[in-house]
Amino acid sequence: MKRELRLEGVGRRYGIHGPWVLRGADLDVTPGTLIRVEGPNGTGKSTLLRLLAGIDAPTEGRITGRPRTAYVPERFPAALPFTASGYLTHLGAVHGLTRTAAARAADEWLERLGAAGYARTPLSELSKGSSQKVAVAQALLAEPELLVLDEAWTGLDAAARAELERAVAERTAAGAAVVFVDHDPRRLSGVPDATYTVIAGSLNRRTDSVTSVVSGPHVVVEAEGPPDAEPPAEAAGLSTSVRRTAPGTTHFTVPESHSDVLLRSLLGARPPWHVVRVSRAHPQDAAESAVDPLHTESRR
Ligand SMILES: Nc1ncnc2c1ncn2[C@@H]1O[C@H](COP(=O)(O)OP(=O)(O)OP(=O)(O)O)[C@@H](O)[C@H]1O
Repeated sequence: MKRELRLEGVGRRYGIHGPWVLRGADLDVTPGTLIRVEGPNGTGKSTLLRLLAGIDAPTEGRITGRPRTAYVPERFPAALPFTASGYLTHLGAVHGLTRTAAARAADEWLERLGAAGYARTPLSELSKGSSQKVAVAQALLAEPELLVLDEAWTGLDAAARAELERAVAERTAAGAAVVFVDHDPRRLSGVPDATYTVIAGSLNRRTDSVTSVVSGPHVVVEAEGPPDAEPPAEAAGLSTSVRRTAPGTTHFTVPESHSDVLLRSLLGARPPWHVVRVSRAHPQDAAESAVDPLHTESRR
């Protein structure tokens, strides 16, 4: 069973007389959800993420229901005495993979992130961007139930940034929770299930979710399945809206970053769905489908 991480009245301060950096934080991290955390610099976002990742403990309050967790820190300790693949294989084994499975997962992730050429390079000799790819790979290789990303896109090239967005979609589709901070407001725009702000040590949920549903590039995937079949659950879960347009024909509106994963889930369904067309969504399509409950079954 997947565990739900829960923060109750969590506070953190550094040193007995230090100021409270975070206070009274309540948060449920439900499996399968994507949560964005935002706020001005220095307000406690990284502090919250370290608590969520389990590498720091609250000064007050409770954290319960720890899932298998992986974390990409804001600053990755790159000067460890390993090659990239040696380090990832070692960490995979720490996460419970056999050495063979860990080595395979390490190679796969380095390949996906465009860093296969650096597999044998010592970590201390990697550029900042390549080192960040290793930081991302170490978090993804053991398929965590909770993935915590603190500015994980920073320093990555465009292809690796897109790959990380795909990996986030894969994790949530697989039922994992993902919590992220990113300075770019366009990052995964329109995708998060919830956005929280940390301002002056206080954690609050943003409620203007309709705006975020319709922002960011979306695509519409038209697919045909058996006439009476429900859309595959994973595909529906990835979509901001699911609309049946004719018997057997369904339009899935999905953030662009999630389209590959959606296509894979449709083609991999049993029986498989046939993808008829993929087109760019017009903003009004996303808006209409997101707010029209008569024609839409929307998760968000
Ligand atoms: N280990 C620590 N020891 C002492 N103070 C700390 C420590 N970590 C964070 N702080 C302080 O806590 C406050 C919040 O820092 P934190 O890094 O959590 O904020 P942030 O919102 O992530 O900032 P940024 O956007 O700049 O990364 C800051 O005043 C920071 O100096």
